[in-house]
Amino acid sequence: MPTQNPTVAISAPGKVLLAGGYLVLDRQYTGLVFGLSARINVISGEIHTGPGVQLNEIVVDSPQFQDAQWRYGYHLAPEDGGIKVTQLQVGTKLNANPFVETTLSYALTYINSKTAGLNSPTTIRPARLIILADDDYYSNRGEPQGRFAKFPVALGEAHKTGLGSSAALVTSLTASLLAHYLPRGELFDLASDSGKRTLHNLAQAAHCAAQGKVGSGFDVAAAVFGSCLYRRFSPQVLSAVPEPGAPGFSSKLVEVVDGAAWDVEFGKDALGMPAGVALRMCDVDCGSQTVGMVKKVLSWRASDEESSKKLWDDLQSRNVGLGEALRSGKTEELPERLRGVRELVREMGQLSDMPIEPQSQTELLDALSAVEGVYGGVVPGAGGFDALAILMKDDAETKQRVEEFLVKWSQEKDAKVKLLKVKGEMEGARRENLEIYEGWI
Ligand SMILES: Nc1ncnc2c1ncn2[C@@H]1O[C@H](COP(=O)(O)OP(=O)(O)O)[C@@H](O)[C@H]1O
Ligand SMILES: C[C@@](O)(CCOP(=O)(O)OP(=O)(O)O)CC(=O)O
Repeated sequence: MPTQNPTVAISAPGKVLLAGGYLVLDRQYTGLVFGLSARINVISGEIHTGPGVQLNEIVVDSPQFQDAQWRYGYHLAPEDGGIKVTQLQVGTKLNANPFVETTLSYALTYINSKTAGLNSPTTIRPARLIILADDDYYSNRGEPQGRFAKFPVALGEAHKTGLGSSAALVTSLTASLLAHYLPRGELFDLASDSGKRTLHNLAQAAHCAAQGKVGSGFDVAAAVFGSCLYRRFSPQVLSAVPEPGAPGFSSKLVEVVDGAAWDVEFGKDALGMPAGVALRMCDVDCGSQTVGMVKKVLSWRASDEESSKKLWDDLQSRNVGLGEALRSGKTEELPERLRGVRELVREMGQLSDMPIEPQSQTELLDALSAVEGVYGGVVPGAGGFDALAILMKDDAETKQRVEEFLVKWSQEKDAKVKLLKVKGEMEGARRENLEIYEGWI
């Protein structure tokens, strides 16, 4: 009798790159990466085959959204191609979720390969996976049902606030599958350093494959490790991984994930948040296309090596100074340090002709910085119109002042700005008790 695989739940935090946007793409520079209290949870449990569920089937539900079920068949591909999943048609339309699909192929291939010597590959039994995201990932108004909200839209219509849903999802999905199928602990233990490394490498590989590009990976680092001073891995680490199902995928994936070539640095102790200070996010509900911005900023950088190098170096030292002030609790330095970082970020925007800190965000940040109890803020990550990050006193009075200010601002400027519930948080991916999912699983 095969023993049952346990029902497990793992959550991973969202991210904000407080300082180091664009710089962190280059290993010579670092980024101040914070995890956020908004998490994406994935619960993995067994499912019994029978009418409606096939022998080799994985059913994935995201019950907060309309039409959000994806079903996959899986098989062992020939020539060491690993476990390949294929989406099954549900209803009339095939609604793809590339992040889920790629992560399933990556994680199941790794699991199958690691257990091949121990059990037969068919130990990958059918499963049902449930995705639950904290509501701050989306600007849409949801109907709360316990801890999570039900949204009146399909996932594709949800307005993202920019907290890094795909990285948190890929990370929690990977960890949940590892913990579900490798329950004995010796092959995967999320609480250990080596377990976190395995999770990071596997999630990073799957996330890059799903998004079709190798970014700096700070979002996956935040999802796994939480807040850290991040130095990226060399992108070549991932260059030779074939497509899932292609010959050699399985061995190459295991070699990459378990290999020593990852020269990434997480600097957990190099970053902190002073007691009494909260990192909060202010949603502006417009969103921006950062992909085009990254290309243009990098092409300006290449076209003017001399001035861009000076700017990158100066900004790096201001970013490090900001991180140092946070780590050592020098809150009195924060307003000036934040202003200093913003000044050079605006210069980067002017020189590359990209709206990294657009005028409307400049006005809002300046006005917010003048609210009592607010140290200041930045346009995080690639900038543009994503949610702003602000550092403020962590007390109810400051929160109320900021909220009142944003209501007034929204009326005066005919804008939709609001303080999100999320706060910066140090902890990365973790196991959760099933009780928090009451009513959803
Ligand atoms: N709650 C969810 N349920 C299922 N899939 C999700 C969920 N949230 C995000 N995703 C996946 O992640 C994708 C969004 O990723 P992306 O556009 O890179 O945004 P982000 O910047 O938030 O990571 C979605 O199209 C979907 O594939
Ligand atoms: C430019 C960048 O350094 C930072 C982008 O940070 P964002 O937080 O803006 O990212 P997205 O959520 O993917 O839009 C690119 C990178 O580091 O990969």
